[in-house]
Amino acid sequence: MNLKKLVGIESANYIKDGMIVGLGTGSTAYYMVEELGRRVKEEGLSITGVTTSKATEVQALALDIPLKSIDEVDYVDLTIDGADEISEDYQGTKGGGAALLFEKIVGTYSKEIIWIVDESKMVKHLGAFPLPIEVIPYGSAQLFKLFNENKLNPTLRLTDDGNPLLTDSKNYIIDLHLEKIENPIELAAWLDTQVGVVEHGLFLNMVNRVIIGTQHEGVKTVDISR
Ligand SMILES: O=C(CO)[C@H](O)[C@H](O)COP(=O)(O)O
Repeated sequence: MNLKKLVGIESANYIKDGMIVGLGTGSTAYYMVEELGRRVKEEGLSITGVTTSKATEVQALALDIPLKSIDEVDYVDLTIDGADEISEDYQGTKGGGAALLFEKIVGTYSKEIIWIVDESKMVKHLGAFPLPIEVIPYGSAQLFKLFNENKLNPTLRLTDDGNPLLTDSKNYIIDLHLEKIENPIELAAWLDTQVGVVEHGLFLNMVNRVIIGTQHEGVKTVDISR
């Protein structure tokens, strides 16, 4: 069973007529966008999408999903997105697909956020998956040194041809290999104050509902009260 497809399709049921919907990025969100496109075409569902990356924009346009930018709407009703890790207290990391900046902006202006994941993403502590930091290229070597001095095990994310990967905003991604993040709130606060850091992949106290695809129990949905 394709668990990403399962939760992608399930999550599209939460999208109702008239909504402004944040469309996440990645291989799980891909299935949600596909299903949304099907509902727009076959059921006449009327929604406006706000995409979180160029890749999702291209997919949504091909499906004739009407789109607006985050600056053309007052707010977003619901954002559905993937995640790289979700801890037991429902804090998350995102940005494996390098779209963390737009994902965090769209999520911040959303009334509700749903994360869709397969069960492998549910972890005890965050940190086994490298934590992406989006940084401005100018001064990024200095930031890299700073992360090294703070024993944060940085690597610069590269493309297949060995060049620094550029995000949709033409920034670099430095991944921190931390194994275990002891205090996500403290780390996020420190990262927030480092000059040249545009955004980091810690998505704290943001998600309202998690839809998990499991091999043995099908879809599990958890509502998080905030
Ligand atoms: O944050 C993201 C992209 O920046 C993705 O949502 C995250 O990496 C999960 O991706 P996938 O569904 O492909 O496993």
